[in-house]
Amino acid sequence: MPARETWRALYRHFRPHRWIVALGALLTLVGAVTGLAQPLAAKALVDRLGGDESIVGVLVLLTALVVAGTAIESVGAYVLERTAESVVLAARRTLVGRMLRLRISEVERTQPGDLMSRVTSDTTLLRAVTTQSVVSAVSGGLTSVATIVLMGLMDPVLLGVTVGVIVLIGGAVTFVMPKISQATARAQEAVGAISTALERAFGAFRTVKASGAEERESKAVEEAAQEAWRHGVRSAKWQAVAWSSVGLAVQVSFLAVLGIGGARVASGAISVSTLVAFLLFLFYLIDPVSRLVEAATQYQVGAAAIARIVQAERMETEETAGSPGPRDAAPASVAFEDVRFRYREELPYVHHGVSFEVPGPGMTAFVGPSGAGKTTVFGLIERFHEASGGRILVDGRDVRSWPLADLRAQIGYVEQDAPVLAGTLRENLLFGAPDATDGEVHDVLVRAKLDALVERLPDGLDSLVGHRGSQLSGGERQRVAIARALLRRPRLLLLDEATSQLDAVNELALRDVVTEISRDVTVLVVAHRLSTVTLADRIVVMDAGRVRAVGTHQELVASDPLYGELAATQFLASAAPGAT
Ligand SMILES: Nc1ncnc2c1ncn2[C@@H]1O[C@H](COP(=O)(O)OP(=O)(O)OP(=O)(O)O)[C@@H](O)[C@H]1O
Repeated sequence: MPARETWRALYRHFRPHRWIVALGALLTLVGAVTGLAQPLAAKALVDRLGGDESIVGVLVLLTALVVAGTAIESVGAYVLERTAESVVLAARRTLVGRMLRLRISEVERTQPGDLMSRVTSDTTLLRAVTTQSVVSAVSGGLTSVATIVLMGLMDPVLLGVTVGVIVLIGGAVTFVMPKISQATARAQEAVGAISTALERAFGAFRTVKASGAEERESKAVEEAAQEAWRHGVRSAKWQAVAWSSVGLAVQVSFLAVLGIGGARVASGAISVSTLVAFLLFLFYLIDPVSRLVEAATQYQVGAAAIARIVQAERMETEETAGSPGPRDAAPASVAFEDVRFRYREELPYVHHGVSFEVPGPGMTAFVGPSGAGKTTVFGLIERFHEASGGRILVDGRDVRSWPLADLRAQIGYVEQDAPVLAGTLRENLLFGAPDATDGEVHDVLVRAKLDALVERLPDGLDSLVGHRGSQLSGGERQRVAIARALLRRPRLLLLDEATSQLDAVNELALRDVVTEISRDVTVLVVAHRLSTVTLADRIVVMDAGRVRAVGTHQELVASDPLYGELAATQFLASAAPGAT
């Protein structure tokens, strides 16, 4: 990222806190000044020791100074640290606010683990750069200037020598600075890789174990950790170089001033006392220059982090969801008009002009070989992706002209792998309809045949279901996903049937639920079961991104050879009696 942009991005995070940082700096400064007053008070104390005057007053004053100085300094430190935490919080808030609104296509291009580390780890690196380093830069800068002015008043020639040495060594340090930033950026990337590797392993934990892949997966995590260590150490090395240059600059200046100053004393240009005072000032300079270097190194670390944060901030988001408006109660209608779509520019088309019409209500089944583009139809209706050609209509209105929140409020969507989220059963059910009443929850539990499960669980609806619902069976997860979709009281239900076989009781239950729903809701189902297609009012046969036939089971068996073949071979045999 160009330096100007880095600067601007960092300033954006600092700006809201500028006054409080100034207050923190002021308190730190006042604390330091009270510190300086102490030697004076101590001197007054010593002066009075020999006399008759009471020393109580001075002692009290001294104690008060010590207490006040410490208190003010610690309040200053607290204010700065608190502000630092607030900077991190604000950065996290902005990022998190955007993360969940990212376009699906953007997220598919990245690694979730890396995105997570930008929110958690990179934001923490903003802590110092937006607070302490600003204070260090300002106070270091001011004190340096003041000291340099005083040195100039003492002897401009010696000042010239000092500045010459400092500029020479300072020049070398500016060469080192970008290396700190580069190494930090690499280290942060590696931290992202650790999260990515862990996320991959935990996301398929059972498969990792069943495949005996623990060693290999932990090796991947370890390699990323090693990489983070390597670059962290490299950053530390360059920081150490920058730091030691301060000492070096002062030492070399000292020697140069000693040599040249000595010659000037000998020639009578300056007095010995001037040389001594000048050397003392030179040592005073160590502290402010150190602070300047500290600020610069913190800036480099912050620059690396801000670049990664800005990248995440620039990812494309969907339009702000907002709350959906009032909606129709009638079942929705859906139509595709010559829809063309590919997931990414570089990938081949998945839909080559898909057209079909579904009036509501009723059940429409989508069938076709694996990869024909059936699930993609659902993704396009939900506007998870945008079609590159043609039109998709819901209620006769182009999905692009629907406010996104309104469009999605009409739809209940059950994904193929029926995701259940960590948390309680109740949280999962209310996920899409947080305001549903207990009565409504009970109603869908009965409809999805989950009431017996809830009764069996020790904590009923408040039982925890584990990461991704791992404590539920596959069939239970599917029914939880259906119940969740139903609670939204959708006008359009998209059901991506699981390819795995349900047992006879479950399948029958599911079939009844879907048939009942389709009486007054438009149900689209990607069907893998004969029992589903035979019940459908309409079947859309898809093949290689096109619709090849539409009809009922009887019609298609007679007219479409591909359908006939699918019915005979690919549909999972129905376990439900009387389904054919
Ligand atoms: N997110 C994605 N990014 C890139 N390509 C994808 C993505 N999702 C699906 N595809 C590709 O698009 C094609 C159609 O996928 P889709 O999931 O729509 O098929 P399907 O007909 O539902 O298959 P199945 O019956 O196996 O579920 C496939 O070739 C698949 O590899």
